[in-house]
Amino acid sequence: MINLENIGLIRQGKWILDQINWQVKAGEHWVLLGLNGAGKTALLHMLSAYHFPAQGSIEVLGRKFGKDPLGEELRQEIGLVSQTIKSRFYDSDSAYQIVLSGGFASIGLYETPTDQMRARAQQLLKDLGCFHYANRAYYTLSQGEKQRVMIARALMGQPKLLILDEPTNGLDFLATEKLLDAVERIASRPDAPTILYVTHHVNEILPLFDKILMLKEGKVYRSGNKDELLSEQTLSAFFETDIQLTWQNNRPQIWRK
Ligand SMILES: Nc1ncnc2c1ncn2[C@@H]1O[C@H](COP(=O)(O)OP(=O)(O)OP(=O)(O)O)[C@@H](O)[C@H]1O
Repeated sequence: MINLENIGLIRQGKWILDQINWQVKAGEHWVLLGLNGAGKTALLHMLSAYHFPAQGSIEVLGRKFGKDPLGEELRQEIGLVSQTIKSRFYDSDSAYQIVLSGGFASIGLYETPTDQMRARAQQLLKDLGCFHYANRAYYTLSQGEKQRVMIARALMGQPKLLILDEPTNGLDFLATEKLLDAVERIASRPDAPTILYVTHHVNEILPLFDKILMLKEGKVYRSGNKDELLSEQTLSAFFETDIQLTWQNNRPQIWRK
């Protein structure tokens, strides 16, 4: 699904991604873990062809950068939920209209939706727990409600890859948990996309995630199986502070010792 070999990305004379090697196979679900400024967003935006690497080779969903058509064609197959990529819709649109518009990635927002698209949008609103406010204007929704609408929208085009870039930013504890419930429901669907979940909160690593990419200062610190990487020793070295790790309902919790 994703194959990065020796990737480097330069911004303003600085390598913000350097020697990144990373392979993602279909059916895997990954967490990208890193502190502020680690390069997580830059990496995700590169996968969606918003950035082009200065070095290395990159292949996403069978498309080789520099060889195959990218841009909108690739983005149609990727559901990207990121606060830094502005979507094309109006705040006065209802949650339902915004989800529905996710089915028109290439041909414009206000084409006539098919009955099948309407049914899919409604089902997604139900799955994401947004159905009861489907007809409310987007701008009247809380941050947590908005995020779940954006995830439903990203799923409209039946993406093979769903990228969630710090989706719990600005959400309170309960809104975070509801969003995580929604992510679990998505992963359990028969047509579930591969999920890349970006966070700096270790306690958001749900049981469904089996792989972790640890990014630090633009480089891969470690990548591989969650069970191997989530240890006090590895996390302490990664965060450069003594970490205590406990597990609650198969979810990790960390504290500074
Ligand atoms: N256009 C740019 N010009 C210069 N530096 C940039 C640019 N874009 C990103 N950077 C720098 O690259 C580094 C990685 O940024 P990035 O946004 O990918 O980090 P992040 O891991 O997503 O961080 P956060 O968790 O804070 O969102 C940061 O030091 C950032 O300042």
